[in-house]
Amino acid sequence: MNPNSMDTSSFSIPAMTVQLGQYQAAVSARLADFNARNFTAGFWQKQADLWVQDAEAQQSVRSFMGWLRVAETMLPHVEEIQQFAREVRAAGFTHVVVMGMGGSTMTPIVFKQAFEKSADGLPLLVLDTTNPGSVREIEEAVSLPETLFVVASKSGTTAEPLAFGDYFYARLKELKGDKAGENFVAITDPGSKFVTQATAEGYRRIFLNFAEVGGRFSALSYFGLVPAALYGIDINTLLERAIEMMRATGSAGDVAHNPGLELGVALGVLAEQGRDKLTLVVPENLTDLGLWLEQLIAESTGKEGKGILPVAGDPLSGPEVYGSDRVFVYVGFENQPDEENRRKVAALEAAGHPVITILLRDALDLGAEFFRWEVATAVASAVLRINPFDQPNVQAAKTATDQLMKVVVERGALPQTSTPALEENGLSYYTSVTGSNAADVLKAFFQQAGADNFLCIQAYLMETPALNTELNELRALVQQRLHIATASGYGPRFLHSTGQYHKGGPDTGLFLQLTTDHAQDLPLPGRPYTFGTFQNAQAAGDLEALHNYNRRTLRVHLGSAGEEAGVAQLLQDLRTALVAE
Ligand SMILES: O=P(O)(O)OC[C@H]1O[C@H](O)[C@H](O)[C@@H](O)[C@@H]1O
Repeated sequence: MNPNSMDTSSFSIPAMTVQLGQYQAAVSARLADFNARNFTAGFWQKQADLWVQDAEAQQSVRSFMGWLRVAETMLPHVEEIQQFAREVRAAGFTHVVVMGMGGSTMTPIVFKQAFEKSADGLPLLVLDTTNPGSVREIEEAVSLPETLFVVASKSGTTAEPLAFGDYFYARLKELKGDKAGENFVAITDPGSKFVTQATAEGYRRIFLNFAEVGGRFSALSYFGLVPAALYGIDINTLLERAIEMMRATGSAGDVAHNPGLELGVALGVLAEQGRDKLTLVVPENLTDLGLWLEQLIAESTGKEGKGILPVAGDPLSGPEVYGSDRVFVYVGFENQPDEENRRKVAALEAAGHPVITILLRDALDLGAEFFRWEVATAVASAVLRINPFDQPNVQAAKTATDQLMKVVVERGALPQTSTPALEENGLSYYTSVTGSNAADVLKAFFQQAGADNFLCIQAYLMETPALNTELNELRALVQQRLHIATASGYGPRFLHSTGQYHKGGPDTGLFLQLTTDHAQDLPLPGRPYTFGTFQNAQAAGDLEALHNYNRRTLRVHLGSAGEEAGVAQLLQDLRTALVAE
């Protein structure tokens, strides 16, 4: 047996192989230390001093550890959820739209891509952006009277899901009058204000989630399971696989090898040694797992100037373009060759980069993986000595956005932004660096990049395949020319995810924010503003928050250029700016 292969023989869980090369000794030593301190037993007993020492923080840690046994808690609820799914189908619904942010929608996004819809499942769409074009796209893709809208918000106070719910409720009201509520389902925490609203509006069903389960640890609760059952996924097996992983990580007593502990210690120690960019490599049908992992890892670990940056969707290249800030994690399927990715990962391993490989037997193993990664993230946070269960810096952007929205309500528009450093070809550049043309501004901005830095594209635009292709080209260009990691996210989705790391993690990011004028905006019923203004306020609020943390930013307002044409222009100027040496 390979000495680095973990002994998973007694548990039926996906195989994991860890090749750490020169880092193996340090990781093994830390693992021995954790085991000597009975970390696994303390973990299952919710011993908060494994993370933080302050009494108040310890109380908070304990109060967010309900996820440890949520798979077991949910098993008796499988029949209730499946019965609900049957009722929905019997009532003639043809589509399901899940609406929410961050942890409340990440899991359905993963499911939708990783599983083929089963014969008795309903097509699933997810709305997690305030972009007016995306909202309209969803509206046009479904027949409203035959669509079930699932409003998912743990706190019940998040601005976006409430706006989505209000928007579609008003549309249904026009069509069905007082019966509009039949098309709505809520998933939220008991006692949230949203429960009162959903009750008053006659929602078909309100699923009260279990308290003490934070958003990014809620995959195996109602938040993941209700959409999964509606889509026709076998949630019973999903939970059983998760429970098997629970046992492997010590839920039922001592284990020789705890796969969550071993993964978490490896990631934590690697991060301490500068390998803090967890670069995910996955086959096509698991790319959205990257979104889920981004939220879990970045929001849990990216604080107090520390953290692990999950890098999803970075173009996979040869060893020569990567610095010593990477650990590569390949998650794929046992029976899927995925040859190109695996060949490249093997080359990276041969070149001395640490590589972790996880092979799923089928998509139902995601149940097990969600749990493995939750444990590993909590463990890596213990290595880094931070509280994995809070997100203190997410609030900074929300507060700045709220202030801006107050101005919108009072004055009817967002306040004027500062003067651009440059305007060229319809694009406006807002940044502290200067240049006499766009290529010069871009050059000056990227000249700030150090070896362990990363580019983060924050696109407050409508996600389309064409735009995704352009943004990938942009990432590839930066990677090839500057040899730094690149991340990319659509706003406001990433605000509830990697946004925590951007402000709370190490100051290594170069932030490229892309905004637009929203030529085709959409009003929000009952509010004196549009979706487009809301999205722009979120961009402006986050930019302000990034500045308050002294982050290096470049905002490119695409203005009237149009989103794809504007980014194409930016790409062209960037090619000039980053000429090969
Ligand atoms: O489910 P909700 O309460 O609406 O929260 C949705 C998201 O909002 C916040 O921004 C948190 O940072 C996320 O962790 C959370 O998942």
